[in-house]
Order: sequence, then C-alpha cells, then structure tokens
Amino acid sequence: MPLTALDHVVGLATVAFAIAALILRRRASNSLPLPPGPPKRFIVGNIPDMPTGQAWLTYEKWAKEYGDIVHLQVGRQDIILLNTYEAAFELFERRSSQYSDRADHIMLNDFAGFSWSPSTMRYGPEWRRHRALLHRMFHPTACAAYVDAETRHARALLRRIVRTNVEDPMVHIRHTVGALVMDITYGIDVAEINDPWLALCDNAVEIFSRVAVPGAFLVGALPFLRYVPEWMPGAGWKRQAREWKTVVTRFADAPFEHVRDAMTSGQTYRNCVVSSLLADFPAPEDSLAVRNVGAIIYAAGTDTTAAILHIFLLAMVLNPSAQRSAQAELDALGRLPTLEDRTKLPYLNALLKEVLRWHPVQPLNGGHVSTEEDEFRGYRIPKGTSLHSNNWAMFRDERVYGEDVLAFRPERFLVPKPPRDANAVFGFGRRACPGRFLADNIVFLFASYMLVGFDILPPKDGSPVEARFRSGFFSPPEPFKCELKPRSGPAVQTILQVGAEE
Ligand code: HEM
Repeated sequence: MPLTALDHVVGLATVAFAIAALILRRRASNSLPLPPGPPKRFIVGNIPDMPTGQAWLTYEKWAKEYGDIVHLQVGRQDIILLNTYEAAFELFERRSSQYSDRADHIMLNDFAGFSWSPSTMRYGPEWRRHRALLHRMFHPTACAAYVDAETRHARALLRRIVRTNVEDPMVHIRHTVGALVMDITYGIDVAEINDPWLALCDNAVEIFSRVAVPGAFLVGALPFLRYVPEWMPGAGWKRQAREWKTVVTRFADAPFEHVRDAMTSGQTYRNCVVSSLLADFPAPEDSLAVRNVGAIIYAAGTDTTAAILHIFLLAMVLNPSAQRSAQAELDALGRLPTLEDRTKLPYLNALLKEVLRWHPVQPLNGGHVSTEEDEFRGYRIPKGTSLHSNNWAMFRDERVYGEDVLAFRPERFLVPKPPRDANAVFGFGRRACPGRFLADNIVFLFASYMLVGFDILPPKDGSPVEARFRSGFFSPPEPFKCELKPRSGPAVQTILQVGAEE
C-alpha cells in the first residue's frame, strides 16, 4: 500500500521527536550527578578501595549499599557496575549502539600481541567484520555441524576417565575441551599427552589471563609509560611483553597456516571452521579476519567452557541428591543422550541453569565502554565510562531467586513461573558471547555423559571438598579432588562399549 502524506508527516514527526529527546537527554545529563558509590579520594579516586581477592563480595557489598548502579573512579577512569538485570539490559541491549565499545587495552593489544582479538577490538567496521564471521559459524543452526565432533570427544572423555582413574578429572576435561576446539576450528587431531599445538595455545591463553587482569600493569593507568625505553630499570614489563608477543603471534598464525597451506597445496585436510571460511571468503584481505576468528575460538572458548564443567563437577560432589535426580532422568532414556533429548530432560536442564547461576564463571563481566555521554535513572554516565554487569549480585538477587540464593537448587527453575535463567553470564547486547550456543551444547553433552557414566563422589581419602573459587578475570573453582566411580548396570556397559568401539 503506498504511503500517504499523513504517513510521511507522522514518520518525520516521530524522527524529530526522537532526535529532540536524545538532545534533551544529553543536555540535561550534563548537570546531573554521577551515580552513587564509595567516596573518592583526591586524584586516585577509588584505587585504594579496589578489591583484589574474591572481588565479587566487595562488589556485592557496594550493590547492597548504593543500589542498582554504582560509580567508581579508578585514576581518571569512570567505572560503573550494573547490579540488576534490568539496568544491564537497558544500557547494553536497548541502548547498545552507545554501549558496545571496548577499552583501549594498551598492554594486551599494543604490547602483548592481542591486537587481532575480536573480543578486545574497538567498536567499528573491523570488529563488525569479525563478528559477522563468528555469527556465520556459531549461530544456533550452524552449531549443528559440530555435534558429531562433540559426541566423539565426549566419548573420548569417558574413556580417558575410566582408563586413568585420576583424583582430579579436570585434567581430562580441560584436555578434551581443548582437543574438541582444535578439531572444530582447525581439523587438527591432538596427541593424548604433550601435544605441541595444545602447549602453544594454552601458553597464549595463560598470557591473556595474566595480562587481562585489570590493573595488572601500570601502563594501563599511566599510558605515557608506553614510551619508556626497554633498557630502562623498571621497564622489565616491556621486555617480557616482547617475548609474550612472539608466542601470541605464533598461536594465531601457526594452526591457521597449517590449514591454509594444506588447502592451497592440494593436500588432504578436514573440513573445519577455518577451511569453511577460507573457502567462502578466498580474497586475501579476508584471510586475516579468518585467522583472527580461528584464534579467538580457542582463546575465548576453551578455558571458559572447561570452567563451567569444573563448576558442574563441584556442584555434583556437593549436592548428591541433585546429581541422583538428574541421573534418574537420564537412566530413563536407557542410552547416552543426544541434543534432541533435551526436551525430555527438564531436571537436567534446570541443573545446568543452576550451574551457571550458582557461581558465575565471570562474576563481573568484562567492560562495555560508552561512546557518548548519557543519562540513566537521573544520573550522568560520562563518555568513555567502562560499564560492567555484576553477575554475582544479579544471580544472588533474593527478589528474583528467593531467599535460598546461596543453595544449589535446580528445582527453583522447575516451578510454573521460573525465575530468569543465568544466561547473562554470556554477556549482553552486541558484544554478547558469539560462542554461547556452541558452549551450551558442549556443556550439555559432556555433563550428561559424565552423569550417565559415573557417580561423582567426594575423594576416597575423605578429605573435605569446599566451594572455593579463584579470583581474577575468570573464577573457576580452586582445584579439588573427587572420585568418578563407574556406575553399575547398563551405564557401565555403555562406557565399556564406548571403549571398545573407538
Ligand atoms: C561457557 C563458556 C563461555 C562463557 C561463559 C563465555 C562468556 C563470554 C562473555 C561474558 C563475553 C563478553 C560479553 C560482553 O562483553 O557482554 C564473551 C565474549 C566472547 N566470547 Fe565467549 N564465553 C564462552 C564460550 C565461548 C566460546 C566457545 C567461544 C568461541 C566460539 C566464545 C567466543 C567469544 C568471543 C569471540 C567474544 C567477544 C565478543 C565481542 O567482543 O564481540 N566464547 N564470552
């Protein structure tokens, strides 16, 4: 139907109104106060208040003291913590065009060699190009392509556990997630022990976790230090960064070149994320983005996914009745589950939601930086503020989850009107984790296979298992011992068959 003159007038009036509202919001915001927060000291602001260990407890305390939105000032940097889902959703999702930038990570990008990483790239066309490639390979339907590999590796995990009977199965879980990611991304099979690919990749990921910790390097707060010559006393960080950069660059280049060279020289290669993207985007100017996407899958996807499985394992040791309920549901299937079975497994689904909520693997999400001055709930948000969703406080909100927020209780998600799930752990808006559907499938398959195959028990030596978590950029459990005891009956037969067939 053609547009009438009235439609045009209404359309123009709506646009004019929206622009006027935006201008007014900005004008008004200049005179507004900053959000509340702990008192600031001269020049240093809140630097002395910033927590080191178990930082999430301090952030939660501030949330209780100052409310949904807390302002901190670290040197000259404005930081805002968003303590409720509603606040994070409003800014990161509804106003995502203003809240999708990242901070200038001087140490990470300019010195340690991570400038290729889409996760730390500034908001703009280059980031968008990478993001489109990630979306193409990891949207929910595209993830179906990886299910065979996931199933194969989940079986391999059971075999490894049965064979070695270790006290800390995380060593196998971490290895298997790494092997799966190398398989999906590069079509590379890794060795059972001492694999050089995994050694290189894990080395780079370790460097990332050391450098990404906010405040770990002074040059982040005092950018002029970047000009200090390497030979000067106190500039050891620069020499160290040069070594790190060599490792990080090799990590991004070597597996990518392995696939590209096999393709161009006519050798056989396995279909994988990198080969598909190179085939679909053969132009030389695209291959750098393909290389970067390959590297970020390992860097962003391996430790995170393994950490969720680590939290799952801990929750199972500490909550035997939840474990038994999930096992009973799986046993009723009479075989190892597939992703299609998920609709038949409501308890297991609730249990995995509770794993994400009980201890968020990133208690405080990495920052979204605002690109314009803004107003929110009567407060001013300066341009360049680094905003973080406070997952820990969100997932412990008694108004949402009830009084027993500290308990691990999957049943909270099984009532007719369940509370919101904890998917906020994958972030919000345009920067939300593009690998979340892949991670979700891996966690479901690995966790359900372990539940079918084993009783997950406290360690045989009777030493206590406590819920203690590491501080830092990520927060996996502190290492703990447990026993994975093969279950009797058909489940054990399944494991033995798995062992026999591969
Ligand atoms: C359970 C495992 C995972 C968790 C908890 C997780 C969590 C996150 C979070 C919190 C962010 C930042 C979101 C934000 O800024 O709002 C993120 C970003 C990202 N994740 Fe994941 N992630 C996981 C697995 C993966 C996997 C398997 C991949 C690989 C396909 C991946 C790739 C990325 C990338 C590339 C980004 C950067 C996005 C951007 O800045 O545009 N992640 N992830």
